[in-house]
Parts: sequence; C-alpha cells; structure tokens
Amino acid sequence: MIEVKDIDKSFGDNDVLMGISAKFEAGVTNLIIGASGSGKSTLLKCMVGLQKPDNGLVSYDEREFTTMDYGERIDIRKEIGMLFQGSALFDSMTVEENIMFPLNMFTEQSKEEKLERVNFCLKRVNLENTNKLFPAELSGGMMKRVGIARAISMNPKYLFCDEPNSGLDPKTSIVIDELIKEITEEYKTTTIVVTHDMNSVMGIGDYILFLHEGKKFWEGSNKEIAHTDIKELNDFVFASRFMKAAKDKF
Ligand SMILES: Nc1ncnc2c1ncn2[C@@H]1O[C@H](COP(=O)(O)OP(=O)(O)OP(=O)(O)O)[C@@H](O)[C@H]1O
Repeated sequence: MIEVKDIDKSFGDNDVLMGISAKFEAGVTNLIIGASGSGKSTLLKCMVGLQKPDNGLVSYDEREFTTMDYGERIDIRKEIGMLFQGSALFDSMTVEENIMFPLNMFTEQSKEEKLERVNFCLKRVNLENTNKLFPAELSGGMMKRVGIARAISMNPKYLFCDEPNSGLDPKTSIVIDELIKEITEEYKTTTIVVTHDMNSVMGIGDYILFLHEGKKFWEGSNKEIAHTDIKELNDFVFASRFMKAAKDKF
C-alpha cells in the first residue's frame, strides 16, 4: 500500500498540489484522473521521488519515503516498476536488452538467470520469441507490452504507469488495461495508473482519485463514479455525448 498525506507542491506562485491525501491499496488498480494541468504527473513524481513535495508524506507500506536517506530510497526504487508514457524503450537495444537493463543495473544474477527472467516476462505479456527485435520493428501496442515486461522484470511491489494508453487504438488500449489489471491481481502489486482514458476509468478503475485544479475532488470506484453529483467530476468523465448517453446504463 502506498499512502500520501497532505501533499502540497508549488512551482513559484503556481500551487499545483494542495493537501492531497490518498491510500492506494495492493492488488487493485488505482487510477489518478483529472484534466490537463490538474497535477497528476506532479503527484506521481512526488511519489517516486522525482519531485520533492513542499509539505506532506509519502509512505510505502508504512516506510516513510520523503524523509529517507539516499540509500534507503534506492532500496525502495528497486521495488518500483515504471511504465513510462510512450514506452521509453532504448532504440539501440533489442527487446531482450531493454528488459534485461534493470536486471543488469540492480542485480548480480548470472546471464542465464537474467535470460530466464526476460523470457518469463516476455511470455507474461504474450511476446515470446521477440527477443532479438528492435523497438523500431514493433507496433505501438507491442512497445507498451515490452515496457510492461521491463517494468515487471524486477518483480516489483509497486507499479506506476503514466498514460499507458497514449497513442494506442481503443482495442489495443483495452488489451493493455487488462494486462495491467491481471498483473496487479496476480502479483498483488500496488499499481497506480495516471490516465485520461475514460474506457480505462470504467474498465479497470477499482479505486479512482480525481484531481481538479490541484485538489482532491473525489475518490471512489468505477461502480460509484456514474452516481455522483459532483459537477466537476461529471463534466470531466461524462464530457462526450456518448459517455453522457452511456452514463445511465452504468
Ligand atoms: N517542473 C516544473 N516546473 C514548473 N511548473 C511545473 C513543473 N512541472 C509541472 N508544472 C506545472 O504544474 C501544473 C500541473 O502539471 P502536471 O504535469 O502535474 O499536470 P497533469 O495533470 O499531469 O497534466 P497532463 O494531463 O497534461 O499531463 C502545470 O501548470 C505545469 O505547468
């Protein structure tokens, strides 16, 4: 479980996060949603230590992250898998080398052990036998799956996914969402997904944190989201005519 408590973050006089508190449980898919500029990425960055909150605490299973020294933070980072926006694969490396990268950096495993882990992760994302391909030879959906394989290579306790569906067609987006959900449930990871995608919200949103102008406006599940009367949330989630029409059916 990851907990954030009373997080404030400003850039100059731009107050980006104001008093954000939330609990992200293990084994369920936690989503952070909100309009562009609402502070989602900044919150994610505060959680993984890429930004320092001005106030507030971030804890990983009761381990207070914000006040840890550098060495302790590295230990937590080894427990974190990240799926970056746009996959962020190394273009000059093969699929196998990309997935092996964290294992080379953080473990003392033998070449055989690492290869076994790479093949296990590739099988898990249904991409067996793509070891020797380069990112340029993959479709967008395949790249995301390689990104997921790399993110789970270290067997993470915590999985962060930043806009996992960006640039994907609706059908492939659902495949990626389902994969993230399955992995979360299978390995009991604490998974946090930053997304704009309303299909993801309705499809895999076990817990949803809605940010609006840097504040927490609502939290709940995809089953509850259609039954709230918070205007800002309704305007955001059910903005399109299609979603408005579908709302009553949820
Ligand atoms: N390093 C930074 N320096 C200054 N301002 C920043 C920095 N990072 C973010 N901001 C500002 O913080 C605000 C929130 O940005 P953030 O990227 O967290 O929003 P977001 O909800 O993730 O948006 P999007 O959905 O467009 O990615 C924006 O006004 C942005 O300009």
